[in-house]
Amino acid sequence: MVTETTLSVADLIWPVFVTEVAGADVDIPSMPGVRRYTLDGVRQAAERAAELGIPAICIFPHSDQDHRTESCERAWDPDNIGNRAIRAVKETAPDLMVMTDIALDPYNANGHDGIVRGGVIVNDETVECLVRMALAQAEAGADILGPSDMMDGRIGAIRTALEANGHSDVAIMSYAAKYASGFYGPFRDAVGASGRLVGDKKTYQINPANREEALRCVARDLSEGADMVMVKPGMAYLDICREVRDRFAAPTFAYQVSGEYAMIEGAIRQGWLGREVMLESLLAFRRAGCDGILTYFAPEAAEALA
Ligand SMILES: NCc1[nH]cc(CCC(=O)O)c1CC(=O)O
Repeated sequence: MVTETTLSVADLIWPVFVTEVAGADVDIPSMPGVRRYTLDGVRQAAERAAELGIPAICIFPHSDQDHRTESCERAWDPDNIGNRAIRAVKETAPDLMVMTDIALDPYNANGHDGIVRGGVIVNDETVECLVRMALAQAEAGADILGPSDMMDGRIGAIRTALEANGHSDVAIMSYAAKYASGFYGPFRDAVGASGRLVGDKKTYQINPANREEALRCVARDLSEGADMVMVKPGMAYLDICREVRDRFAAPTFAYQVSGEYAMIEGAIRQGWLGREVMLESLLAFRRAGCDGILTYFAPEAAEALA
């Protein structure tokens, strides 16, 4: 009677890794219980998500070495592994929403989200690439595009291109408040970017010390046409979630990122914490004002909530 917030399967988005590399569909050691899938594996994951009532799956590609170049042209190839996975999910489970990641890192030789020239990220040229990438994903059938690159001006450019190309129904969930975080470490293992990243992402992701900057980024992305905004990472940034929700009253999501998953799942497997912390951690996002959560726990949480 006195419970103030609820958590339901309808609040969950499940991030999945898909590989085109033969033999790379294996468990990710730094994310116990999470694996990379082949295209067939992604189809099975989509079926499972649909059966469990999870509303959306988010595709993260692990591409072949040969498909990672300085100019990143594979990122907007209709037949890259990410776009093939989008089509595979839509064929298997048409009502399951597919979300994507827009950033050049899976196809970039140096692991960065943008084009690098002389050791510097070139913003506007990157935005042109991201627009091509977005259109290819929309063509493949994506329902929600997730620009995670943190370049300036990309939301407006992507929105304009979607409208101009007959994709006005495709939604944008902007990674608006994305921090330069150490909690992404296991993810970079999963997508094969760990050994590759030259330098860090601090020139385009937000300083963890900053709150006002995150709010400015959210305001900017909403004004450029983002339909939903995200705070990332999640648990160490619940203050930002609450503030974004209260200040903008826009659909607000949090990403419980790979490092958060690793901490919780690792401690559970060690016997240091009980399984109940999994749902407790997800409920905390709801209490902080989030409408939904991207979490690697999605299928397990869906089962626990059923
Ligand atoms: N732009 C790529 C991207 N999209 C989502 C994550 C992290 C997700 C996670 O840690 O679970 C990252 C990594 C990064 O910015 O380096």
